[in-house]
Amino acid sequence: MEPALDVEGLEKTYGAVQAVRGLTFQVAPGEVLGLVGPNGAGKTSTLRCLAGILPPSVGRVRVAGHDLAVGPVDAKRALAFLPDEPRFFEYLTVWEHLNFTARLYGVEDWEPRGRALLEEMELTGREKSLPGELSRGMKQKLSIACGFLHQPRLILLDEPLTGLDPLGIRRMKASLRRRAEEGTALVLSSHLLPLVEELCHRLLIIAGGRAVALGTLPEIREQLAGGEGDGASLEELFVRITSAASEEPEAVGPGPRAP
Ligand SMILES: Nc1ncnc2c1ncn2[C@@H]1O[C@H](COP(=O)(O)OP(=O)(O)OP(=O)(O)O)[C@@H](O)[C@H]1O
Repeated sequence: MEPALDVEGLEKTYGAVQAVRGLTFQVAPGEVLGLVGPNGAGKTSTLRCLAGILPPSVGRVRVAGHDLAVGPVDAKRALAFLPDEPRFFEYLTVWEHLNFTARLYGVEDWEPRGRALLEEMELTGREKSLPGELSRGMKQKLSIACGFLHQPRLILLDEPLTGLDPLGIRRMKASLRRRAEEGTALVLSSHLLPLVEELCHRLLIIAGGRAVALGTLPEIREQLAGGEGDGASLEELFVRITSAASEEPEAVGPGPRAP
């Protein structure tokens, strides 16, 4: 099956700062990949390169078979990027944002889907609200509703639960799980390790821009030498792997390994 996301040798440098150093991984349709790493590890830079917002310095990104550098429009049509701090048009209402998104992505007959998404995101009744009248959590939900509208093959999420209340968190997890069950690939970056552990099929742990572990949680446990990882929670593994990586920046802990 063609991967929803295929990343090969991705690197991103900002002047003298090497934020992402040679990431190679794939995400299958219906798979949820968790992207975790300490502050400054390169997660947001990676997501922005995958979304086509930042050009990679080196490497190739293919979304649903479309090379982002060669066919950026087709690649971008197949994905949605949901940043942790979404930006909106100040003078467009909630409904107008959905309308605008539908036109941008050429979604025909978008209105029933738009209504269903507002219902799913508990925004029914806020159709005429302007972004300035929405709470932080509501803005997050509007961004997600807009992102889901064109039924992307790949959804990239940066801290998707920011600002959501406990019920909102539960509903959002169910929404993300449902998208994955329907065949959408998800890449989810978060510092909330219990969320990552609960939702993600595989994990990509990065430190200093490098992949230091890639696989399912049991596979990553196994990668830790001498069964050290036996029974360890993701939090324990995260601390061990990323501190080993920061102590030995050029010869990091377990090498990334696809299952
Ligand atoms: N626009 C930029 N110009 C210069 N350096 C940048 C820029 N954006 C990020 N960086 C640097 O790149 C590195 C990776 O940053 P990035 O934001 O990708 O990390 P992150 O893993 O998302 O961090 P956090 O968990 O704190 O959000 C950091 O050293 C950061 O200072």
